[in-house]
Amino acid sequence: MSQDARALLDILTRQPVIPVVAVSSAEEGVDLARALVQGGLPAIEITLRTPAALAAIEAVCAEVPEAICGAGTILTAAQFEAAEKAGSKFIVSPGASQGVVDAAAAGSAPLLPGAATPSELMTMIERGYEVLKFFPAEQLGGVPYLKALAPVFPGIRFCPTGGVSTRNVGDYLALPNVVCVGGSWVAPKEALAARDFAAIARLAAEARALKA
Ligand SMILES: O=C(O)C(=O)C[C@H](O)[C@H](O)COP(=O)(O)O
Repeated sequence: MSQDARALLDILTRQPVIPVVAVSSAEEGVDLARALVQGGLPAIEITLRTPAALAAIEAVCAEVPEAICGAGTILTAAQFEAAEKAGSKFIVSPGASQGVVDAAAAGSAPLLPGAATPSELMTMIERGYEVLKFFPAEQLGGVPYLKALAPVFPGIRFCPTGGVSTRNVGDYLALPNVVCVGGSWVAPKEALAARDFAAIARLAAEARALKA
């Protein structure tokens, strides 16, 4: 199957910012998900960059039903399968390896893969994809780069991630080919370390208010 763009857009159009988080325990993931839901950002991406990630995804799916818990930093087919088994509602990859795209074709969780160059975009279009991650957004050329792609790839919509912050998020969200952004600023490491979930809920509410 090609990309289930409808299922993915149903998630990504709910909120202007998808929090991209790395958690140190399942419990931290649950507390964080509750804070983000409270702030109005139910869709969250728990990255497989920590050993606790899969347990956290499972725990969030079981204990925070209002959250729409996705998995991020998926680099291999095996990770895709493990993330799907843990209950991930969507799966994000920084790129688009053959293995991950094949795993998505065999699985059921919608995949948001990364693509940046015209050739990468054309490869994904051939595979039936229309919603793509753009990573690392700022380093690749940011807003001017996405503006330049728009007329040539009119059917493609992006979730720029990497270097997006309160400083530039408005510029990204103003682009017609941007569906939402990904970012870690709503769950800062310091706030997580201090277990300051009230601060995270406030940051989430500010991010939620970026789009009506
Ligand atoms: O692991 C991934 O799949 C990523 O997306 C890498 C980063 O976690 C995001 O790019 C967030 O980056 P910042 O908002 O700049 O901190």
